Amino acid sequence: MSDEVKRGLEGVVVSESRLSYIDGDAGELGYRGYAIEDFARRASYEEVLSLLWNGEWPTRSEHDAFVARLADQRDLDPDVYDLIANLAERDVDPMAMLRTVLSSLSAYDEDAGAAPDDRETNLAKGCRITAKLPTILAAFARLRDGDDPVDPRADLGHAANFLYMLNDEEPDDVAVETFDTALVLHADHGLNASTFSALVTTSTMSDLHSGVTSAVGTLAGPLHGGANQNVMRMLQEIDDSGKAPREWIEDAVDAGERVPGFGHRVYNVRDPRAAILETYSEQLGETVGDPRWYDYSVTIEEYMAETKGLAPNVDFYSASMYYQMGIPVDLYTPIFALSRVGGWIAHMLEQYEDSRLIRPRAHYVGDRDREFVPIEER
Ligand SMILES: CC(=O)SCCNC(=O)CCNC(=O)[C@H](O)C(C)(C)COP(=O)(O)OP(=O)(O)OC[C@H]1O[C@@H](n2cnc3c(N)ncnc32)[C@H](O)[C@@H]1OP(=O)(O)O
Ligand SMILES: O=C([O-])CC(=O)C(=O)O
Repeated sequence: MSDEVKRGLEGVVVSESRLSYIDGDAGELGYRGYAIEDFARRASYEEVLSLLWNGEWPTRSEHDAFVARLADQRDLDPDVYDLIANLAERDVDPMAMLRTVLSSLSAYDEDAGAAPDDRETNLAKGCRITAKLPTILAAFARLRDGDDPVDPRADLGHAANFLYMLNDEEPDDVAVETFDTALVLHADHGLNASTFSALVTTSTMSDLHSGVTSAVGTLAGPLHGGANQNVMRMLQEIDDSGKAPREWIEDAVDAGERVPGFGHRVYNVRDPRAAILETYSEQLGETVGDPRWYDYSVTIEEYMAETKGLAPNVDFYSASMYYQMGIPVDLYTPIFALSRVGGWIAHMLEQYEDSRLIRPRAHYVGDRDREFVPIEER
C-alpha cells in the first residue's frame, strides 16, 4: 500500500458514476450525457431531477405526475414551522438553519425506519426533502423579517413557487426562467466536496436524511457553495469603496486575498455554467438600467485572467444575478442547496446500488513509543 499523500484527494478517482460528465480542460459539463448548453434554458429543474434520478428525460405524462407529486409534498409539519420560527428569532445563519431543519425532517418522515438502501423509499424521501427545502427557506426568510410565511401553491412549478413564497407575489416569467435555469445549472457536479461528504455518510449505510444533512454542512464553507455570497459582498465593497473596480481588485490580490468565485479544483478554464449565468446577469442589469454589478464582475474577470490566469466558477455570475432579482445575499448559498439536493440524492441512489464503506487512510507522522505518565505524576 502506497503512503503517497494526495492532499485534498486531488485527482484521486474513488468511484464510477453515470451522473455528470466534466472535462476540466475543455470546460464541458453534461448530465447523463446531455451537454448543459443544450437543455439549461429549455428543461425545467423538475425535468432535470427526473433525468438525474431515473436516467432519462421524462415523457409528458411522467413529468406531469412527478411535478404533481413534488407539489403535493411541499407542506411542513407545524412543529417544523415552530423550529424555523425559533431559529429565525435567533437570526441564525441561513445555512445553519437549513442544516438543522433538514435534519429534523427525518423525525416526521413516514419512511424514516425503512432500509437505508431501498430505492423506492429513497425516491419518496428524496421527493419530500426536495419539495420541502424551498418552503423551509422561504418561511425562514420571511419570519426573520417579521412577516408570516406564505403557503406553497401547488399550481406553480418548483422555481416559481419558491419566488412566490419568498416575496408573497407571483413572479414574472423572466424571474421564473432565470431562477429555474440557475437551479438546473447547480443541480449536479460530479464528486464535489458536498456530494462526496453525502457519499461518505451513506457509505456507512446511514440514511438519506443524514447524507443530505452532511452535504449541507459541507456546502456552506466559503471554498465551496459559500463563495457565491462572498462574491456579492466583494462587489458591494467595491461599490462602497469609491475606488475604480480594477484598482480595488488589484489591491485585494496584492494583499494576498483569495478572490471568491475564481479558481476550481477540476476546471482549468472557464466554468461552462458561468457563461450561461453571465448572460442573465447582463440582461438583468440592462433591464433595470443599472449595469454596475455586471460591469464590476467583467472587470474582475479580466483582471484575474490577465494577472493570475484564473477563470470564474459557477459562483461568480450567479451572485450578481440573484442580487438583481432582489434576493437577500445570505440566501444565495441555501439556494445552491435547494438545487444541489437533487444531485446529492442522485449520487446517494447510485451509491446504494453498489456501496462500499469509504475509508481512506492518513499517513501517520506523529511520535511513537512514548512513555505514558499517570495524571498524578505529570
Ligand atoms: C461551487 C464551487 O464549489 S466552485 C468553488 C467556489 N470557491 C471559491 O470560489 C473560493 C475561491 N477559490 C478557491 O479558494 C480555490 O480556487 C478552490 C478552493 C475552489 C480550489 O482550490 P484548490 O484546487 O485546492 O487550488 P489551490 O487552493 O491549491 O490553488 C492553486 C493556486 O491558485 C491560487 N488560487 C486559487 N484560487 C484562487 C482565488 N480564488 N484567488 C486567488 N488565488 C487563487 C492559489 O493561491 C494557488 O496559488 P499558489 O499555487 O501560488 O499557492
Ligand atoms: O465541483 C466542485 O468541486 C465544485 C463545483 O463547481 C460544484 O460543486 O458545483
